[in-house]
Amino acid sequence: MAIHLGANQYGKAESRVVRIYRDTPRHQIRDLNVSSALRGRFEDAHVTGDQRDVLPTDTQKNTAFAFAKEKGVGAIEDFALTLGGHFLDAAPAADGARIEIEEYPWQRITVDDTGHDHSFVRSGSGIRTTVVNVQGRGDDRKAYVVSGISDLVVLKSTGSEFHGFLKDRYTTLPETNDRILATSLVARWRYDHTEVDWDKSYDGIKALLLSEFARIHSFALQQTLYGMGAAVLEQHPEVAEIKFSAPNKHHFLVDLSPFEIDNPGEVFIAADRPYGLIEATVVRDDASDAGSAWHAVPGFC
Ligand SMILES: O=c1[nH]c(=O)c2[nH]c(=O)[nH]c2[nH]1
Repeated sequence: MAIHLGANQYGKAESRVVRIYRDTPRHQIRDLNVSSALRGRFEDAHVTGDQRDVLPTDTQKNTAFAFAKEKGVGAIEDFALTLGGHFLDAAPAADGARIEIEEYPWQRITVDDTGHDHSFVRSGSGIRTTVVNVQGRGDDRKAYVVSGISDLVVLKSTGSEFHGFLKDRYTTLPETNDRILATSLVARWRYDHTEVDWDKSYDGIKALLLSEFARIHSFALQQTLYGMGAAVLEQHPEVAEIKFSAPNKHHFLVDLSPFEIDNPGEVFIAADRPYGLIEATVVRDDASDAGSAWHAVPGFC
């Protein structure tokens, strides 16, 4: 029987790196979840058990913590690019490194109208993400950056319709011209290049996604997502394409008629499952080649 090793990668998943900057009494916090993975010529490690080419996952984890101290964190995209380049240099058998970082946002606690120096509260408006793929050596080195936001929970209490859809004998959904539209948005956008002011770009795209969600009168979540994506591509030339994964968090009007109570769009039951799952990519006609940018990014069509 002829068998061989197929696609493989290995690394340390979800190192929770918390970096406090305490050079002054006004501390700063960065709270990251860092995952690294190497891929390349690792047949021996699997087939014969010879580990001479394997930079241990434990070392990868240590490097993330050491770099957080020695180099600082900076924008998560820069931190990921630095780690990815380092791992490729440190492990000669690796052809590619994939670094994924999530950043959990903290805000200062307000005391007497002032942000406290060293007390923070987790803020609930989305988790910033990046997936960086670095590959090649020397002049052939290429880096692909896909950044995004997850857990961005948004809701419109009106301004959303859904009607005119295909019907067959199993269709029971009533048409509506006034419903709640809610989702926990995951968006990931691929940068065209790496000469980007990462923080400025992230802040701008996040603000735009929110304002477009509010502004667009929705005829379906599909149309809302497309409009949000088109706005990002129109206003952010550094972005080549953007992908969305959006659960349609259904809110059903509660029937209060058994109690002879009218319910004109005021009391809903929030269903947690099942949910519609709407996924879409909005892409420039002349977008650059995606290369390995989307390598092992699960859940995106
Ligand atoms: O925005 C929506 N898109 C759909 O495809 C769909 N399907 C459904 O039952 N409700 C909705 N809502």
